Amino acid sequence: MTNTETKLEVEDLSVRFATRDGLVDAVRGVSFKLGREKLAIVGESGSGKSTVGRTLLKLHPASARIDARVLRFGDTDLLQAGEKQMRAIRGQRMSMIMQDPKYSLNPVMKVGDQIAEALVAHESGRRLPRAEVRERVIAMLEQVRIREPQRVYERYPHEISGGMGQRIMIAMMLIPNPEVVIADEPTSALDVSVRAQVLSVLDDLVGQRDLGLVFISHDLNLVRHFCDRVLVMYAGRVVESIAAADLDHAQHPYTRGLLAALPSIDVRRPALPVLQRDPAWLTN
Ligand SMILES: Nc1ncnc2c1ncn2[C@@H]1O[C@H](COP(=O)(O)OP(=O)(O)OP(=O)(O)O)[C@@H](O)[C@H]1O
Repeated sequence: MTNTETKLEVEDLSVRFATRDGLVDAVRGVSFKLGREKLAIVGESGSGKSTVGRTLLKLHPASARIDARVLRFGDTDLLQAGEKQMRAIRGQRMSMIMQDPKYSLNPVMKVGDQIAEALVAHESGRRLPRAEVRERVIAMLEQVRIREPQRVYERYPHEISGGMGQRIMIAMMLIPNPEVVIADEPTSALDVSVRAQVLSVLDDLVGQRDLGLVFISHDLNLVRHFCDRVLVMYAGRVVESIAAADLDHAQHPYTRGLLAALPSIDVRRPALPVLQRDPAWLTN
């Protein structure tokens, strides 16, 4: 951990969903701490990554049963926190970036006005002159490296690209100065060059601010270059927790299998290997 201050502490977290067919164990005994760093949660579809992310914000459906020895955000015991307390945390001290920003933006409002509205709402009680609000919005667009911010201010969501939309969401999310950001597959919908821009904006934020990032992804190749530490999830469990730089020395066969399945331009391989799975991984 690059900073000793722990922003999030999760110990022995389990999440079960009550379904018509009985209880589904989505997350089993997950533990980790987050400081000022970029922590990746990787795993295949259904491994429980998003459920962990949503549980941290208590955005789980009513059918979910949450158990943990510790679920702490700063001084707040999230297990005990009620809805009112969570509303003061969500989108303020702890934010989430989703895969597709288009669904989070209002389609009939200019993007600049949407950021301005969020800014004014955050400064509730203080009247800000219009020119100052506009100036601050332009500065925020510049901070997330949007070129020609004056023009982008006037655009509607359907007139902007996915990468720009994602950076606009990041700008809005930064208004309250969050301590923790949970990004759930934030770049999966973007093409490779745009993805690099968004990652570099996120990277700067963690570098410049006192912020911890939980980066949820199915892409081990991406997170090993972008994140500091990686939690590998399989069937609801963390099977490996490892510094990204040490991934070449990963111990767990599932992690090694994921690494072996990564395409490489250096090695000619006739076919991608089939990932081996061992039922014993579910129990130890
Ligand atoms: N509301 C729900 N009700 C019942 N089961 C659920 C619910 N949400 C998730 N699950 C189950 O919990 C498990 C973990 O799901 P989750 O979405 O966290 O996985 P994931 O690793 O994020 O997958 P993906 O990459 O596809 O989003 C899956 O088996 C899923 O079917």
